[in-house]
Amino acid sequence: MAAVEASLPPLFDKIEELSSDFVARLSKAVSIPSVSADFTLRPKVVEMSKFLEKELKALGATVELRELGKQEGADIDLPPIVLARYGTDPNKRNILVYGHYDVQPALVEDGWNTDPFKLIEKDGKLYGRGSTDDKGPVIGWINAIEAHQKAGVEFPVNLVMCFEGMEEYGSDGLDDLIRAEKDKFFKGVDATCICDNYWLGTTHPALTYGIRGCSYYALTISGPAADLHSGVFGGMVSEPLIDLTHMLSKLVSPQGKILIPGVMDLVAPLTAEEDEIYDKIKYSMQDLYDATGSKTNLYETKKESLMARWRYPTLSLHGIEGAFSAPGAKTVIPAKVVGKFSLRTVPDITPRALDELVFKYINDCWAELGSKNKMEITLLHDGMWWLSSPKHWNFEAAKKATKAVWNVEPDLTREGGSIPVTLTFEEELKRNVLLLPMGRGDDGAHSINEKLDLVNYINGIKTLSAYLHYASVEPTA
Ligand SMILES: NCC(=O)N[C@@H](Cc1c[nH]cn1)C(=O)O
Ligand SMILES: [Zn+2]
Ligand SMILES: [Zn+2]
Repeated sequence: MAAVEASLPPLFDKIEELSSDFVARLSKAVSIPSVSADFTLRPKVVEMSKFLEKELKALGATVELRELGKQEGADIDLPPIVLARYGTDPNKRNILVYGHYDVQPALVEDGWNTDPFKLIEKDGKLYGRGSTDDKGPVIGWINAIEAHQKAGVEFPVNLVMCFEGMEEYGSDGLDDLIRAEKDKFFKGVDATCICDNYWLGTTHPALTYGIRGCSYYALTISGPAADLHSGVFGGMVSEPLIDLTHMLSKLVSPQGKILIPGVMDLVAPLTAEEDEIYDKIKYSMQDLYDATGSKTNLYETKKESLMARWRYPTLSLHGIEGAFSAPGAKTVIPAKVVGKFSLRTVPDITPRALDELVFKYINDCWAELGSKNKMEITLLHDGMWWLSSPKHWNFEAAKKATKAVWNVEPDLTREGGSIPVTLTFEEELKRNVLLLPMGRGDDGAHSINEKLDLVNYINGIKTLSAYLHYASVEPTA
């Protein structure tokens, strides 16, 4: 441990010294609009994988861009998975790190103050799509390699890297690749670290041992052969959008109660041990107000709010494809509309059991409505929840790293979002998985004006580096 503590100060100094280079590298990454959900931008997702390949190769890593074939149900190639390795010393631990290089869609018209694909540094914050989710962390691992080289500090582990380009669209192809490569590329992995979530609030670092799953559905309602004039046909035909809004209103109450019978019955009961953890977490209702820029909270207490985010399922309505959404007042009756909604899932909900409840309920509601329109419900993608224990050397290493950089003990948190691959890594590689967040709870991931605080980026690179050092020596017992 003493050797670790001696190697950190020069490394940290070097990271500070290189901070403008590291911002420049993130700026290049953000300038590539690698939006996985937008098929027209697929070449940019591929360009982003090549950018990572170039940066990694320049630092001496071996890199393979693994092609995955066609996207399920679409005539378009999936972006490759970047499989890279830095170091092959048999006497060192093999630490697997995962991140994603695709991003959520972003348009200036959505309300961004600046071009989402131009990294802007303002008031100590780095604004841009992907700054915190997840380009900052992915670039952070690359920066950690460079900092070691330039500081002349020996890299403490063999770094096994897996960066995907479809995380924001269901991680298509990744589970199969992990299964196929568990005894090849991933052979010998000792532990996994995923840097793709956030602190709970804005001041206190966290380590995460649980995430929710996500099952995402499309509800399509179609009727007339083409869009109609509402003055000519309104009142004479059944309108798909009226049917759809009626159906969507049956899914969830404005208070957030899921109205699909049976879903809450699948939720694991609260144990006395779990009941005690919430009050100790460093989070306040003010953190929620700040992160959402509002006081639109559904619950009045921190405990209820955290439980709603961590241990209960939620249902969100995301949007309606085909509905008139431009400015102005077009008097149209849309012919076909697709409502998108998802459920965040928790122990012990399984995707198939949930599908059964969702499909039955939607079909029952539709039958009750008695509409002459056509209805179809489909699952777009799903991913399982994951719940682990932080009592493992992997977490101990991250705790020490957090203490070394931020001078505090991290909170142990669960996460409301989803990273479907987490469970796959744990189950297939049979090794502990740790979530080590870089950004803060108010970063606006998936939202407008996404940012990563500069201090979180730079201290994040220090934390990832220090974690690798502690992980290299942490006793297994
Ligand atoms: N940082 C993780 C993240 O944002 N994950 C996404 C993944 C996703 C997309 N669709 C379903 N899951 C999330 O929304 O949680
Ligand atoms: Zn992410
Ligand atoms: Zn995301």
